[in-house]
Amino acid sequence: MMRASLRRISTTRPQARPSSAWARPQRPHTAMAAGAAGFVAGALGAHQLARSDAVVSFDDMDRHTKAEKSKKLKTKQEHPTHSALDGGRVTVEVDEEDLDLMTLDEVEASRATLAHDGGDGQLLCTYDGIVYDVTSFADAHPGGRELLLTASGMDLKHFFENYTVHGHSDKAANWLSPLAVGKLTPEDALEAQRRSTPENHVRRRLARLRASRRRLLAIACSLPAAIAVRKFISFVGNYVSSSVAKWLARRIPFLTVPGYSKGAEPLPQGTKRGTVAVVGGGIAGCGAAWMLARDGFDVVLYEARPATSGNARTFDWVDDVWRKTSTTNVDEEGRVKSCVSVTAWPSLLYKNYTALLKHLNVETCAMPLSWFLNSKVPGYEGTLWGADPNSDNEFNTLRDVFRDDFRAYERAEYFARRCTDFFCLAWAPWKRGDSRSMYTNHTGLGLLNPLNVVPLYTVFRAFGGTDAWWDIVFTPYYTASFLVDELRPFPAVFGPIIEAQIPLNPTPENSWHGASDRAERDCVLTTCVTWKDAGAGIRGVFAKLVEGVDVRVDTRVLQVQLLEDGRHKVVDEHDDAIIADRVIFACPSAAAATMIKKPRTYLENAILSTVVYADDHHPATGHMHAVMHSDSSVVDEKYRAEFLRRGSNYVEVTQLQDKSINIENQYNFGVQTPGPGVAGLELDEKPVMLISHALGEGKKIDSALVRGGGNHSRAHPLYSGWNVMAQLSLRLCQGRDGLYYCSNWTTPGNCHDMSLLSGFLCAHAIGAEYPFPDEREAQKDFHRLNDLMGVFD
Ligand code: HEM
Repeated sequence: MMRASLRRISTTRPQARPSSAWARPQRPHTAMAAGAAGFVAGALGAHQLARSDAVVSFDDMDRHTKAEKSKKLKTKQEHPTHSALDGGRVTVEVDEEDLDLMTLDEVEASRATLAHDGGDGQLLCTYDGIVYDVTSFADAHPGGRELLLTASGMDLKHFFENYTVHGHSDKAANWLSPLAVGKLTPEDALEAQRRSTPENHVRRRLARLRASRRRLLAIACSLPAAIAVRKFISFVGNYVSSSVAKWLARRIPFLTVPGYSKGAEPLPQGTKRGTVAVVGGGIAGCGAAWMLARDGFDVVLYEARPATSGNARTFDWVDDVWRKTSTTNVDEEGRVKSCVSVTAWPSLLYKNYTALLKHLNVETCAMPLSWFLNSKVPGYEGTLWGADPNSDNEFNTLRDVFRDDFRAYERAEYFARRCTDFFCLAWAPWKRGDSRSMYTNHTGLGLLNPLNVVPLYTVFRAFGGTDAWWDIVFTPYYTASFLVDELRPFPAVFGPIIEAQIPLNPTPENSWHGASDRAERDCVLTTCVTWKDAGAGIRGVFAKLVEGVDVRVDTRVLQVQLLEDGRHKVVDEHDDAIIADRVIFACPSAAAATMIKKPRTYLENAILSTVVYADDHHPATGHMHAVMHSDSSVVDEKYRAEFLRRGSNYVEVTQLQDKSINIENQYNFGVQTPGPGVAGLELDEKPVMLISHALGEGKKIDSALVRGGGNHSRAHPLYSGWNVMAQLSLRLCQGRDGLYYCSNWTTPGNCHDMSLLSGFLCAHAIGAEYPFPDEREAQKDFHRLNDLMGVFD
């Protein structure tokens, strides 16, 4: 029975769908800047808000956000069920009459027939009791073939709930509908859902990653030789003959030599400079587009979401209570415009972003941030004002509880700093004048630093630190910043960088001591700044970056085909196509891999499939999901007033019934948002605007105070030695056949400045000039990141 049934399925396998299957009824197609209007394209129905005229917008926001969403968001398994929520659920229309009954064993057995890396096995999944054969869809899946394979033989409910992008349109449902090949009994349908747990998903994802990592390791091992050959050919090109260098470069099939390999040369100078397609409208894509457009290139920028801005999401909202009491403090439309993802940065380290803001005339102001950690874990109770080194006040008891660990961490961090300084030649006389930079770690000999791949956790443990401190202090403290709660692989080389920005052991150098008319303690905070008007500031930056660019929002690129003349046909979901001389992928790695259609993509496939994102480890945790609200009761009553007055992040650490640790974050945007009408307010008068991740057991948010929600899947690459290895290896593909890669996963961190610079590097390799030649320190960072990414010679 099983064999017969499987054979039947393989004969009825549907053909790949034409690209028109992606078409949407409307496509906003702006020929100029997306503009501020693009950022407020609300995804949330007004009925979900407390006020009917209230505006809440958060691009990529879950349309179905309700209070239920925030009920149980935990580091472990429990997560919100969207089945009870309207709007975001994937509903597939299938005529069950024509479908044969199948057993769950048959579906699961199909996994064995699936040759993961090719072959003609079947990829079967279930959803709502229907069995789908999605084999033909794997290579077209925007989330990548690899992610889809983790679902083989499983039920899709879990995946659709945790990767909420599927519920934002009918696209996933439209794809599935014709792929139905069988149905399950109601009992089997339930059992399929029960077995498809986040743990099973993570186990499979990591198993698949292990397989790709073997390939990556082999590639990374060849790097020193590859770099030496590249240097040799560049030397020949610079000092002997460029045509000889070209001839050599084109004879080495698996190596890209910037400037000489096919497609990796800059486009010619002149009035008609060529067309560049940029896929992805985050800071990397917009930065690249800006540089290219100002240098005379024709640039088409594609953004799959309704607006540019990428991970730097924005949020507009009305707070009823605040509006009633502070009627003068609203903008003309009665909204507080806020940034939510990129809220503040250390300008001393973000040199290029700072130079960009200066260039675009966007004003900034000081934004000292202060993290408050509240541990309720039995035996380790205590609190910590993160940037406050004093252990003799009521708010810093965790420094006493973990006295030895803080010392061990100090030693580990000091060791990492000295080791990194050694490899980066910080001791050399010619380097002494350099100002502090977060990019030096990877320059020159820095690439040989073993701490690029040795985890900070390992160094900390070697210095006598305990797991308890790591889990209760370190991880929660930085989860708030990186939205990643898997920090054990965090490479030690980054330890000094984060300590310089968000210190656990504050010193006069890494803490803010600017003038403050607030409490004395407020003077000991981070050295961050933000836009003077947070709402308009961030929108203004993105709008200005894409002036003169053909921006196509709501447009997913489906294919980038290499043509015989070396140019590319870029086909989008609306069946439009352009011919581009160069393509820059400023999007998640798997999305790029799916789009590239050209022969011999082994290298690209191996590297692009190895990048690890936060959701590969914790697809169901609350850190993937955000709830925006103004219910301050979620913050411990004892510390509430103090936190709302001056804290930027409240992190509560609790032990769950199953003994696992839950890390709950509250971002206090009342403090962090100097938006219209809010900028001038005293801290305690600012509206309560919280963003919650992973609420602890038993906590609830008042549904009337929920303003919206968002999802971060594929937004945060993991900080790990493996990702660093992928980043280093990526140089072998940069520019290959005219294709470039930038954005957060191509750099060593989730950082606005790094992503922006990665876009600049690609634009420069194509022929655009570096935009801030007078900013010497910023320019040094530009070259330092190029040392890591190897985009141009
Ligand atoms: C057969 C089942 C699936 C179908 C039909 C499907 C379909 C889709 C579609 C149509 C999109 C684009 C949505 C848009 O542009 O609005 C998408 C994106 C995505 N999917 Fe799936 N998907 C499936 C399974 C999965 C699974 C199992 C995972 C995760 C393990 C996943 C992860 C993602 C991610 C991360 C994206 C976003 C990619 C990006 O924007 O870069 N999908 N999927």
